[in-house]
Amino acid sequence: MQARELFEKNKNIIQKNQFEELIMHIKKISSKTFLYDIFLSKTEIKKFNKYLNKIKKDYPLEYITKKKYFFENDFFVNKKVLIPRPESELLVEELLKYDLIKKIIIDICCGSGCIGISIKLKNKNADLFLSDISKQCLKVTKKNLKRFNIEAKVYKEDFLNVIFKNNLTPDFLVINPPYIEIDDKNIGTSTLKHEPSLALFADQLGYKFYNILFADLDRLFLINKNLVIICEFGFNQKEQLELNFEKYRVKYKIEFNKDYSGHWRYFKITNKETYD
Ligand SMILES: C[S@@+](CC[C@H](N)C(=O)[O-])C[C@H]1O[C@@H](n2cnc3c(N)ncnc32)[C@H](O)[C@@H]1O
Repeated sequence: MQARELFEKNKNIIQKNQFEELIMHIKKISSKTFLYDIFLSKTEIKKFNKYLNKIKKDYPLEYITKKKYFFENDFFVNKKVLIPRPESELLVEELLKYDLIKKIIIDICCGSGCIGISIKLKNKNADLFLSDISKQCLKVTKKNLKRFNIEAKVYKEDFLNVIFKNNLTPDFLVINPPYIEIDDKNIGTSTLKHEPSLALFADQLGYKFYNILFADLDRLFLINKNLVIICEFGFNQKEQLELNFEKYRVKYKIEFNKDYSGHWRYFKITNKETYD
């Protein structure tokens, strides 16, 4: 059957771009040119129908095609890692504003490694460390390091322990931690059903990792008084974060930034002494 015919048959179930991605995946091709003229064998149509059934059950296309485009590159993903989100590209952009030559960058809660690796791809002279608590995630991180021929040290550690336990001396911390409240009702069905909950949810109404980070600021800035911390958060968390940060304002500066949709999305913490 021709791809065109297959699309006509299923166009009420699958979006055009999803269909194209699936066909490219099945046929192992990387271009959409003449895609609708391609013929699919019986086995390929069977495969297509199997994937279509998954998509009907909200299974993310990215876990089928095993890739997600993030900051100029296709990253390998599987169901053990969060599918990188476009808003996290802002963390990369923010870090790229700095001179990173010979600087130590730690991507904490690295998941697929998309943030740290994207930074290193633009700054081959920076020293990259990646850390996550999930062994399964780190397998994906390592696969991406290999894919992009990037050198980095990888650790399996609980959040900031990667620094304290291994005596690391970071210049930059970039963090996209889990930050969704455990019984949040607004989370999308596909995410809830299929993405790893370890990557999504955090205790203390979603603020657990920010609370730990704030409480450890003295320890972190003692290691490097010029440290820059860049961290993603949920679009509705700014107000509470400001309250939680209140007592640290004496010594440290926090700047909040929006994403391209106009939602508050990430903050930057620096030492007041160094930058004021
Ligand atoms: C929101 S995802 C971010 C993944 C990736 N950085 C990205 O932006 O696509 C959060 C990640 O934190 C990891 N994680 C959860 N709890 C952790 C902990 N206590 N210490 C370190 N990493 C943790 C999860 O395994 C997951 O990969």
